This record gives sequence, C-alpha cells and structure tokens, in this order.
Amino acid sequence: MEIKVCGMRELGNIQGLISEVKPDWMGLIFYPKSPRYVTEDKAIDFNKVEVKKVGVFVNETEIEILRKVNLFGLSAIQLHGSESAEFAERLSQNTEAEIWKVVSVKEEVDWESLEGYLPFVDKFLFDTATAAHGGSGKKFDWSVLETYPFDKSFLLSGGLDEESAGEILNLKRQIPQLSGVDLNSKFEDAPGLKNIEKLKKFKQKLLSQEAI
Ligand SMILES: O=C(O)c1ccccc1NCC(=O)[C@H](O)[C@H](O)COP(=O)(O)O
Repeated sequence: MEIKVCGMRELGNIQGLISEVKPDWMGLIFYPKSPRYVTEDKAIDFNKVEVKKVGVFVNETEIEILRKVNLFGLSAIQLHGSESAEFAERLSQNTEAEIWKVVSVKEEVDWESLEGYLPFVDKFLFDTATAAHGGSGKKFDWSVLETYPFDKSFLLSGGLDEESAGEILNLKRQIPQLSGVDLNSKFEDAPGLKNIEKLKKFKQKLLSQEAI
C-alpha cells in the first residue's frame, strides 16, 4: 500500500520522515487558509528532498498550479476543491505531473458525477467533507466505498490514525482499487509538524498486517 504523508512544512521534520518512514509521497499544501500552508521561500530546500511531492490546491488557477509544479518539482497535483473535469483535462494537457481529484464525502457519493474525470485523473482521493476543505481529522463512513464502480485506484483519507491500519486492510480486501492511505492531522504534534514515531508505528502495523 502506498503511503502519503500530507501537510509537511519543516525541512528537519521532512528529513526525519524520509529517513525513518520512507513514505511514497509527501503532500505540500498550497492553500493559503490552511495552517499547513507552504510558502515559496521553502522551494529551494524542498526541491532537493528525495521523495515524490504532491501539491494540494483548492480552486487554484491553472497558471499558478503549473508555476508551483516547476518551482517545487511536484510529481502530482491534488485538486482539493470543486475543480471540474474540464479543468482536470486542461491541466493534463499541460503537465507531466499526475493529477489526483479529491472527492469530499458527506453521505452518499454520486458515482456518475465522477465519470467525466476518469480519462484525465490518475487517482481519486476520498476525504471527509469539511468547510475548511481538508485536514478535518474526521473519518467519513467508509461503507459508501463498497459500491465504488471504477477500476481507477484511489487513496483513503480523512482522520486516519494509528489505530486505523487493521480496518484499512479489511477495506482493501473488499475493494482492491484502494491503493494507499493519506495521513495528516492525527500524526501531528502541531499543525504541519509530524510525529515521526507515530508514523513509523503505523507503517509497521500496516506492513505486518498486510502480510497476513
Ligand atoms: O490539511 C489541511 O490543512 C488542508 C486544508 C485544506 C485543503 C486540504 C488540506 N489537506 C489535504 C489532505 O490531503 C489531508 O491529508 C486530508 O484532508 C486528510 O486530513 P486529516 O483529516 O487531517 O487526516
């Protein structure tokens, strides 16, 4: 299973993450209202770190997203607002970076409304709907995913914590398109500052139970 650790902001914390946890992805949040917002002065340092970076954007302009892709060396773009399938299509024509569309879950998911994204996005990411767009620390009712109708892989997000590993693997047994997890506020000592020990323990649990 892929692991994305989202909302990183401090170089030392990122270096600890890479050496101790070795996640597949690190998420950088480019939404100014987030307490995990990453400013441009971090670009030189963050460009050098050896982990794939995904930039998180909320209803940002295409030109600004592409500028950040180049500035930070992003391998993926996470569209975390109400971006349309047409917007995803235009972006896909202008970048080599992967495109991930976030689906904010309240209760039911309207699967038909996602069909238009399928040719242009590499993954979906299911997160809990919240007025702040992300980082709610709350889980949604995962049973809505039981009717997931597409082959496209997706990440599970929203309030995942140290105790979630077993349940996540049970879900994966039911829905193999679940390809990874997105970890954020439940693994923090402060917004943007991750607790490396908690992340390590979670990864160990996930790997050991995955093997069973
Ligand atoms: O985390 C934020 O501050 C945030 C704010 C606005 C848009 C997106 C944001 N986070 C993006 C993510 O992918 C988070 O990992 C995701 O929302 C889950 O967070 P959490 O519920 O804290 O595990």
